[in-house]
Amino acid sequence: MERLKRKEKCQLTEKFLQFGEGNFLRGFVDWMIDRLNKEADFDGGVVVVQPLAQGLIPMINEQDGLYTLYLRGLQDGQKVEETRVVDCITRGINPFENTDEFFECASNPELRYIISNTTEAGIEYKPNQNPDDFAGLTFPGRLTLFMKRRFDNKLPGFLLLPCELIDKNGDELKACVLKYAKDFGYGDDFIKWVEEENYFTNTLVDRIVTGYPRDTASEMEKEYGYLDNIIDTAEIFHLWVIQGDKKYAEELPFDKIGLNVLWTDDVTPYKKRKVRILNGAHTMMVLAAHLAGLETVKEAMDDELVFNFMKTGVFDEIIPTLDLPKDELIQFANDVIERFQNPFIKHYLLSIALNSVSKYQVRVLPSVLEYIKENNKEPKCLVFSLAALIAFYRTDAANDNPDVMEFMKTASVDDILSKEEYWGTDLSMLKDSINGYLKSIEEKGIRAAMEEVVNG
Ligand SMILES: NC(=O)c1ccc[n+]([C@@H]2O[C@H](COP(=O)([O-])OP(=O)(O)OC[C@H]3O[C@@H](n4cnc5c(N)ncnc54)[C@H](O)[C@@H]3O)[C@@H](O)[C@H]2O)c1
Ligand SMILES: O=P(O)(O)OC[C@@H](O)[C@@H](O)[C@H](O)[C@H](O)CO
Repeated sequence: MERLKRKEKCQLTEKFLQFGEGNFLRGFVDWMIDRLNKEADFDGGVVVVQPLAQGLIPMINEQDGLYTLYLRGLQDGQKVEETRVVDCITRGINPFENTDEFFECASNPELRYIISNTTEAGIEYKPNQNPDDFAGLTFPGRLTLFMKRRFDNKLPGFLLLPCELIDKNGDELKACVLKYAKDFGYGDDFIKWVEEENYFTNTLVDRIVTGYPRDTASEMEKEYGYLDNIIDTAEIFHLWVIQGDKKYAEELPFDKIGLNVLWTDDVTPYKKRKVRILNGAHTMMVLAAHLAGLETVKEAMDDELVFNFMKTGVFDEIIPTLDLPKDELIQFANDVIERFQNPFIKHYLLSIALNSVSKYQVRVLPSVLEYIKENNKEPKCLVFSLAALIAFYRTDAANDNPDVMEFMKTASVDDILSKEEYWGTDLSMLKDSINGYLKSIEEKGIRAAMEEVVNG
């Protein structure tokens, strides 16, 4: 079989610069751009820039930017699937090796949109960065250099659509760029240009992207009749909420071709709902589910005990802490459960478990703290999930920053709970419950311990 390759040179106009070549952007934004090109003649090519020294750019270029995206799920009880070769990526750049090629993109007058997804860790300001040390810069540091090149070229600014799952991602990215502009001594005119000629949106993305289908890839290649190293898989559901002036919606008419892209004045409630309920449910469930011997989210949904544990957490402990209309929250949670039950996708618990310490802080802990404040008692399933997290980090399955793994594996419960750097606050008040749950997990096993929490 031959590798997936273009038959003819790509003619698309490069309008997008995308920082990040990961599964998510390829299964979400690039799919939308591909549809916009094919269904609305948008003529938008995407130049993909690798944010870390190691990544998928060699594989992307080997396939001339092409890859297969396989979407599947249930709609009104029926299986719906879509397979397409996404062909909006014109080229990939590894800017650590081809720095000039990266900066030359700033001279392209057609370039208009900057997309990014560099994980929650990517939008970062670090003082004392050296603009001459490209490899040592953070993503916003490199973006500042790129924007300076654009400014020097006297070309128009950009519409920026960051997709990182942090609060106010656009505002944060802009704040980093402005700080770097100052640190690098780029002057007031440049700062004014960043402020006035560029538009940073805050956005919220939602789609379960399960990435490369390692179990079925070779079968799929046989069916497609070509080799593809970067097949991507995802659910059908998708939602992109963008906070920004609606005039930009007209420029990017995603909604006109039936895509679920919503422009709003305030993305905050959508974000809170999604992070607390969907990501919160994932993070509270996956560690205990893994300890209980399960492998995928679907298996967890089919396991009565784990399912009830997650459901109690969501409906009795997370939703009551959210100040959004209750009927909408319940509807959203029910939809999330249906998405988790998608029989066609294999979402591995261990891939969700990556970096669980920081995820717990952002996705679960706010619900725990608000629940305690409002009810003067602990939300038992969410607190149990922290005990399960500690038990999980004592196993070899944990995958996190090496310092975090070392600490979590060896520190006492007291030291873990008082580690404000991890939790943003001292959690020593949970000591008795966590010690009790850990003892119960150790002596009776995870299932019996969970059973007591759910039914006790
Ligand atoms: N997969 C999903 O279902 C999904 C859905 C919504 C949001 N997300 C978010 O998207 C992010 C990426 O997910 P993915 O599935 O594409 O993962 P991935 O591992 O396929 O891609 C990660 C990307 O982030 C970059 N990156 C990692 N650490 C970085 C750092 N410190 N600085 C700059 N760039 C960095 C990598 O170079 C790569 O481009 C996750 O953080 C996740 O929160 C994922
Ligand atoms: O992608 P992560 O690792 O940040 O989080 C794991 C999942 O919770 C996440 O990918 C969800 O599936 C996604 O956020 C749904 O939109």
